[in-house]
Amino acid sequence: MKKVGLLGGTFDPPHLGHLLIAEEVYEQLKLDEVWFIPSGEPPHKEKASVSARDRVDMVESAIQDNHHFSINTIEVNRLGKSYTVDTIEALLKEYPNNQFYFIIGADMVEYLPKWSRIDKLIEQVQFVGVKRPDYELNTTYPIIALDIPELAISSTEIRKRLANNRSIRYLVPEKVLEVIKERKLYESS
Ligand SMILES: Nc1ncnc2c1ncn2[C@@H]1O[C@H](COP(=O)(O)OP(=O)(O)OP(=O)(O)O)[C@@H](O)[C@H]1O
Ligand SMILES: O=C(O)c1ccc[n+]([C@@H]2O[C@H](COP(=O)([O-])O)[C@@H](O)[C@H]2O)c1
Repeated sequence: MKKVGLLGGTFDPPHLGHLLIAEEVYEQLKLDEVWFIPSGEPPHKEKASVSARDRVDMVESAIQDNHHFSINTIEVNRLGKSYTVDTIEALLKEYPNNQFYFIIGADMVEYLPKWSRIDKLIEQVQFVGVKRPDYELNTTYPIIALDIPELAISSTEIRKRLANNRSIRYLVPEKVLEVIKERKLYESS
C-alpha cells in the first residue's frame, strides 16, 4: 500500500511554506509521495486572483526539482466549488490501494468544524495538521499533529508585497518568481 500525502491549496501563489510543510510531513510520516492539489474554486474564500492555469503552472514550477512531489489536477478539472470530501471520494475510487494523508496548516485545523460533510470526511482520510504562526493546533478531531519549523509566509502577504512593488525573493522558489514576472501576475491595474 502506497502512503500518499495530499496538499490541497489555492496556491495563489505557491510559496516556501507550502514546500516546507510537504517535505516535513513526507519525512516525518515516511510517505512515498506528496501530491499537490490546486483548488478549482476554493470552497471557503474569494475566487483566486489569477487563473487556475497560472496556479497549476506555478505549482509545477515550484515542485519540479523534487522527485517525490507531483501535481494532481482533479479539482481544477471539476466544475463548482472544490470540496475536499468530493476529491477524497474520487481519489479513493481511482486509487484503492493508496493510503491518503491530507495535510493542512493550523489555520485550516481551526476551520475544520466548518468543512463540508466533515463527519464523513474525517472517517475517509487521515488529516495531518502542522503548526503555523498565529494559529492553534488544538482540535477534538482525530488528526496527526506534527511539530515543524514555522515559517510566517502566506500567499496573502506575497500578493500584498507584489502590489507594493516589494521583493518576494526567498519567499517563493526562483522558478515561481520567473513565472510571476514573465506573465506579469499580481500587478496592480
Ligand atoms: N506558512 C505556512 N505554514 C503552515 N501551513 C501553511 C503555510 N502556508 C500555507 N499553509 C497551508 O497550506 C495549505 C494551502 O494554503 P493556501 O494555498 O491557501 O496558502 P495561504 O498562504 O494560506 O494562502 P492565503 O494567504 O491566500 O489564504 C493550507 O492547508 C494552509 O494552512
Ligand atoms: O471541503 C471543504 O469544506 C474545505 C474547506 C476549507 C478548506 N478546504 C481545503 O483545504 C485546503 C486548503 O485550503 P485553502 O483555502 O487554505 O487553500 C484546500 O484543498 C481546500 O479545498 C476544504
